Amino acid sequence: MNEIINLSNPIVEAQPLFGASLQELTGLMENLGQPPYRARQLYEALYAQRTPSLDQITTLPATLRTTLSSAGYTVGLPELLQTARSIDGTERYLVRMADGETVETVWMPGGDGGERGDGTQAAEEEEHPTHDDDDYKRATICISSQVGCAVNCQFCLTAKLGIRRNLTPGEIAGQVAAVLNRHKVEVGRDRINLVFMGMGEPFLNYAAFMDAVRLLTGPMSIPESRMTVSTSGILPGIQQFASETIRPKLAVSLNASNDVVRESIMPITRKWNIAALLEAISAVPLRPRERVTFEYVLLGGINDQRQHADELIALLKNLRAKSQAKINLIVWNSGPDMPFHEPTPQDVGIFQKRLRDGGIPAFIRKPRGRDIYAACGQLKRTLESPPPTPLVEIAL
Ligand SMILES: C[S@@+](CC[C@H](N)C(=O)[O-])C[C@H]1O[C@@H](n2cnc3c(N)ncnc32)[C@H](O)[C@@H]1O
Ligand code: SF4
Repeated sequence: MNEIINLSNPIVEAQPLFGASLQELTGLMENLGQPPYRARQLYEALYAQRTPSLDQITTLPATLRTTLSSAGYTVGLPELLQTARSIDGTERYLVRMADGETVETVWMPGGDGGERGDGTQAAEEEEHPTHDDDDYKRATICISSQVGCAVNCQFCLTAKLGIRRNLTPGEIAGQVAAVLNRHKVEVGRDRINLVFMGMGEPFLNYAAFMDAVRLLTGPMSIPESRMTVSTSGILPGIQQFASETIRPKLAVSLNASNDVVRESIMPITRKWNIAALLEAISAVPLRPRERVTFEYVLLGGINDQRQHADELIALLKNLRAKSQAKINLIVWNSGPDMPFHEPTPQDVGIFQKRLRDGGIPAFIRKPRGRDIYAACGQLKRTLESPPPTPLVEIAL
């Protein structure tokens, strides 16, 4: 049975500190006539300890905490308003920002039967089996980067919202902090993967997304090697990403083997076609053992036939970094009033085998949280509902 838990608290209008850089906090402390080490203490409390409220930051004197709160400052972590729990352990949260906008964030616990939260890890496990200590907790958090999305992919429920606004760095990294706090995760002891694959297009909110990555890898201590960002193929974003020294792994939503099919399901192809995309991707310098992931949502009868697999093999063989590319096949997760249908399991198997026989590593990504609409491309349903009140059930 799905379980709905209400986590609501009254909204407090305030100035969130979470998301501020050390430099910004130093400036704030200077304005308050405080020495710079107070900024460092606040920085540690916000990001390393993930302290949820100013009252609890006991490294700061009580008078300073009072001064900060009377000036309207709060820690300002996004609030987990509601959670829906799937039969597979996945949790989907409705997360409220300080201005009342909401996004969705997903927690996928791993470690059961080889599944590692996101399918990417499962795919890697299939290739390089590892046996971790049973006590070693691991999970993947799927993070949103925008409220809604402007890209308008025809198969994605998030697209139906349109774009409402970009998230700030604090709101992006804050989703992670709020979820880690909920699960009492100790970064360092527990293995946490992050995927920027929730609502929105991270590369259309590039600066905030990368600032969030810097908070997550820096004071929050989550290794960049455990992070993957997925883009629908925003060319200038990929080009900028190529020059980053600290960055997540790259996944690109290819979803079609030729421009005609891609344009029909991802209109953004008119702006940047597959050839331009592959060229930009091949210019991203890869680290040792790193591979670019191509995501490929299988839509029954549209892009899942043998000729599509053959076209894909040809495309990726021409990619300069071909030995460092892999494909994650994602069976389309259905949504209401959408003109698509799932591929048959037989077609999925044939498609994967054909890619593999053609020399392309291809993995079938296990869907997580489908029953609660938490799987890829399904994040939107609760946003359509009126603002949650205590114990409102999410329509499933
Ligand atoms: C929701 S998007 C977010 C990241 C980014 N905007 C992108 O498109 O890559 C993450 C992945 O979900 C896939 N996706 C979208 N809608 C889907 C659906 N209904 N079923 C399965 N996968 C879907 C996208 O193709 C993409 O690979
Ligand atoms: S698949 Fe990604 S880019 Fe396309 S509409 Fe959905 S969230 Fe936006």
